[in-house]
Amino acid sequence: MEMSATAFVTEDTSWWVFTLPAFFGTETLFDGCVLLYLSLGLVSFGLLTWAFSTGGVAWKDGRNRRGPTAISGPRGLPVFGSLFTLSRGLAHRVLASMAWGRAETQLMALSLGSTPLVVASDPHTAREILTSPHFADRPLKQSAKSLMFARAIGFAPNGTYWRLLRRIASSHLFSPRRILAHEGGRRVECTAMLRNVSTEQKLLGFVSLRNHLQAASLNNIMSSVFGKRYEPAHDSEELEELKDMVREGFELLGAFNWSDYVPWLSFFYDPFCINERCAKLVPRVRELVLGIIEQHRLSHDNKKSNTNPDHGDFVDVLLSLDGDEKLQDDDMIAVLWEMIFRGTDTTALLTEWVMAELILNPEKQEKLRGEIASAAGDGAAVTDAELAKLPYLQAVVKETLRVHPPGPLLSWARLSTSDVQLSNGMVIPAETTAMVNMWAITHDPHVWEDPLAFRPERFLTADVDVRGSDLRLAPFGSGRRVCPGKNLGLVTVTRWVAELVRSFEWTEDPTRPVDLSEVLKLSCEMKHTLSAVATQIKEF
Ligand code: HEM
Repeated sequence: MEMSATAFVTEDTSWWVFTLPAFFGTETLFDGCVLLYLSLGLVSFGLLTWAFSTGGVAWKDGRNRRGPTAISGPRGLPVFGSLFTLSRGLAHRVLASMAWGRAETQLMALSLGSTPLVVASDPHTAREILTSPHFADRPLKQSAKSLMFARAIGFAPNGTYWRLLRRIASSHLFSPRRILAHEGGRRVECTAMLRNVSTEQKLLGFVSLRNHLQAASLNNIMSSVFGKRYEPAHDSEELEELKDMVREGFELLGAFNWSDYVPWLSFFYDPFCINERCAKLVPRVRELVLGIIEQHRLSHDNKKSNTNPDHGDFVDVLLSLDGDEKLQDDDMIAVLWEMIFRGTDTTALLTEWVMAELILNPEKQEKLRGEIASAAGDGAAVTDAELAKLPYLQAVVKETLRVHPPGPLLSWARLSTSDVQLSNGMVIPAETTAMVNMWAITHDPHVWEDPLAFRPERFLTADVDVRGSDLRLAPFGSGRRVCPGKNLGLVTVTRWVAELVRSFEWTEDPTRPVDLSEVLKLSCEMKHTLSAVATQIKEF
């Protein structure tokens, strides 16, 4: 007589074994046992593969031994690899300790779920990766894809379309002539910020600098990109909508999305509701940006004569492109939206770090003030070109970029499109994600003497270019995908620091001490917003 599965279960306490057939959708116990053995076999095989894969499960099949020198790294956990190590806290610091502790600074192999990752923590390997034509792609996160960034400069795959965007960026959007043409606008914005700082100081007896920097930054970028500046008193509705969209986009792009690395997890675990939130944000972005594009189209039609194109905004530039360079509306939306994103947080948070260090180092603040005063004379306006020639001011900005690089892991990773042979004999296989730990490089005592000290003086004797040619300090990346906004970012931050220090003496507020703790989101920010006492010393 055939025994039913239920009868069997009552005589045996290992009931769970017999739930498997139902779970797997099989009919007979025999099938269930086969499935159980199969599953156990698979799990054992997985464990064995993991146990023998240095770098973890994504490096199985000798992926890390394709060159004469193998790439080694921590095994991490089965299935998840090193995901738990990197998903919380300050990933740049965790990775740096791992690389230093394991003597794997040249290159360390890790697994992020099924994604193979290499991390370079030394300038030589960093250069080889960033400047290799086979590393000109980026892995595309789900959130970036959903938020249309696949059509923007930062995530577009290396190819004709991306090269076109880079060409437009270098010859039109960020050309030196254009940056110069918009200097007046940046100065106006900076003076407005100084006034707001002064008003807040009078009202509260201290200043929370971040709000002012973020407002100036948003207005700066909005006037470069859209030719618009916002007055909180008049444009509060649109301004709030814009701020909210930028905030939401930052959160979505900065969130650690587990299913980027373990795709099947998306069916069970999506703590940030990434897909749902992206789907809600995209129509809002399209409506706002398309509205602005349409306004520009109308005013172009009404214009009788062409004004100097360098004085126009990014929308004007994109609309004026013709022939092969002409972009579709959706591509324009993606490019413009990305500029708002990249341009707003980086400049504000870098300035906040500079000011925090200057408040903690009053003698350096005084030295800087002296340099600016002697260059500017009494009350005279200083140009960007003059500021670029002030060695101590430049050194202060560079030292802050070294101690607090805004993108400690260079923001977004690179992806290899074919096997890449390094000079040390390692071969990075195609389809490997690569990160450069710039924070590890700028804090390595073998690269920088006394790396934890804030000492701008070190740049007075050594000529270090921060724009990508010296990999000991390349906070804007390097190679083909180097940051196209680096010059705009640098002139903006340099002016803000110069004017803030020239107009006020900044001292620590004893009730709100300066705290240099970090938080890593899309960029690495001060965890606690910077508050200080600003004593006005000059009219503006
Ligand atoms: C302090 C300011 C800034 C810092 C530290 C910074 C840093 C970076 C870094 C590290 C990268 C990746 C480079 C690489 O992979 O080699 C990058 C890319 C990029 N940045 Fe910046 N950035 C800053 C300001 C800006 C500004 C103001 C804009 C535009 C308004 C901008 C637009 C971009 C774009 C579009 C990319 C992608 C380039 C590509 O993939 O081809 N950045 N930035």
